[in-house]
Amino acid sequence: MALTLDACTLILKEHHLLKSVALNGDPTLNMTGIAYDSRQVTADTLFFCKGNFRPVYLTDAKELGAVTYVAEKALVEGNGMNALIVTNVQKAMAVLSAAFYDYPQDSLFIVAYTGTKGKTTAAYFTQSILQAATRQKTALFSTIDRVLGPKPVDRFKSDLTTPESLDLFRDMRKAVENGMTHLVMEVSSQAYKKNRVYGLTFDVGFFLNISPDHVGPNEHPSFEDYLHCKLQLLVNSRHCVINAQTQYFTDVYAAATATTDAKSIYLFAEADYQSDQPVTIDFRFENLETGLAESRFKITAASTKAIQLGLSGSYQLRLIGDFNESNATAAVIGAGLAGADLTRAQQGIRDLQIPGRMETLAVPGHGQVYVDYAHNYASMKALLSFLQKEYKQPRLLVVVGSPGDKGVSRRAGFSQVLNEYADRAILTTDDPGFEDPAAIASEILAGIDQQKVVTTVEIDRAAAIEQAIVESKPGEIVVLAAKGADAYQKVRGVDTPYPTDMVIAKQVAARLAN
Ligand SMILES: CC(=O)N[C@H]1[C@@H](OP(=O)(O)OP(=O)(O)OC[C@H]2O[C@@H](n3ccc(=O)[nH]c3=O)[C@H](O)[C@@H]2O)O[C@H](CO)[C@@H](O)[C@@H]1O[C@H](C)C(=O)N[C@@H](C)C(=O)N[C@H](CCC(=O)O)C(=O)O
Ligand SMILES: Nc1ncnc2c1ncn2[C@@H]1O[C@H](COP(=O)(O)OP(=O)(O)OP(=O)(O)O)[C@@H](O)[C@H]1O
Repeated sequence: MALTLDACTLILKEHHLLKSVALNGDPTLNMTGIAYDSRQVTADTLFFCKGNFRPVYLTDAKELGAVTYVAEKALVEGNGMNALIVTNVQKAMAVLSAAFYDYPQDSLFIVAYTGTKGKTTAAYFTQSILQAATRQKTALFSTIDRVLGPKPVDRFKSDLTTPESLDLFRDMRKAVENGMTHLVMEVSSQAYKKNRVYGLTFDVGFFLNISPDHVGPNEHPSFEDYLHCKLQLLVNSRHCVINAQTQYFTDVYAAATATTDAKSIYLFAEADYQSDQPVTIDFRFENLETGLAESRFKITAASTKAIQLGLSGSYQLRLIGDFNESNATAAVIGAGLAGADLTRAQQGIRDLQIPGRMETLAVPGHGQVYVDYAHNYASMKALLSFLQKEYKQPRLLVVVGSPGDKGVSRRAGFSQVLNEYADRAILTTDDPGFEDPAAIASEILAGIDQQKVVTTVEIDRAAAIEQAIVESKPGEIVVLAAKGADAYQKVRGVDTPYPTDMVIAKQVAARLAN
């Protein structure tokens, strides 16, 4: 992989991003490296100065062999290098990375998900179906992990839901080199805010839902900005699939129709949902039966274009939860548009389990434990209302904490949802970052009606889990919420190892059994 300065100049001009060029050497020299982090620089590298960049990083990059830098203003530390001064460095990084890695997206059928909740679940379901349909040639870029091929070395933990553009195109190229033909990925609102997917057109783009979240100093300035960023996925997709029950449906549908013909837009909803908009629902889904270990539901194609995909039928899931039937319906449609048939779809979702989503453990003599990644009002409501319904109003004990440095609105959301559904809450630590976890817990506590929800604070998460399980009685439900399968606590910029909620729950269960 390589790129010349001449090529960079041309591409940046084409995209109207170039402000000025300072030349220091041969413009036809091939740059064989590309990086936005000085610690990754090798000889003849094209280097991007982005984000909370410190000029000393450019000095480091130059020493290590960077020959050209891209920035929004000229930097004296770059004297002696080629300089490409651009109007937007994130956009420049996206278009130049795509070119450097020779447009790997052209060799992949890409299914992309956005939504406040359900992206990871739907992406996992879709990849599972497509792996069978494509003979193991489907890559996955998810919040949990990135899968670029069949070997263990091609699977690793993700740091971001949607990677920086440079990493995205690099990993797409690796996936193509590994023989992948399809890619399922999550697209966060930050990805659009920070131009990580700038210039990409997706084959299928999904809008699952939207609820208040991700508004704060390090994320979106307002809900409107959050919604706007999410809508961009539909504007940039060849086929759009929309949950007709999403909030802001009118805006969402308008974003899809802005660039996509109605015949390439698919809507799905529950069987009895009546839209107040003049639209046709293409797919309907309906629960048939829910047990503690699995659920059965039915998908029915309800329009001519939907019938053509041949996906109507009954499906089983081990990942219970009515919200997961919605996620699975989305995945079946996505996989169908990518070429999968009914049998592959049924098989692909049936046995799938996803780390930290609806993991369950029976503790003899005590309650049933659920570990789930629900970490805002909407997802906790979906989870707790489902458990209340299925277990017929059990006593609900919830262990939960809220992160520091981001998602501040989640704290009030937790107070509200606990007031609405829980009988007992133990507030604890969850990725406090640079904040004091006790102060975060106090904020949640302040909004709780303690006449209704008996609430205590235990900052040590393992101790909080132990308390809840020991206290629970048979027939009661213990929910260990918001951390999923995270094996760390983010504390003051350091990922501090943490055994995971389920490991701790199992340890407690083992102690209680002895
Ligand atoms: C707001 C945002 O998008 N931040 C991301 C961004 O930060 P940044 O560009 O300011 O980078 P930085 O780490 O402050 O450093 C500045 C630059 O100096 C470079 N550097 C740094 C040190 C050094 O020695 N040399 C050097 O060159 C860095 O590589 C970087 O390019 O680029 C970094 C990678 O280069 C990301 O880690 C970081 O994500 C932060 C940590 C983050 O948590 N972002 C969250 C909000 C996020 O994006 N979340 C969404 C999911 C949420 C949603 O659904 O919306 C996601 O997609 O994951
Ligand atoms: N369709 C849905 N509607 C409401 N809540 C959901 C839905 N799907 C999943 N959830 C809840 O949200 C949690 C997170 O689900 P998932 O990881 O699939 O979503 P995500 O969009 O990837 O989330 P995040 O952006 O926070 O990583 C689940 O553990 C579950 O409690």
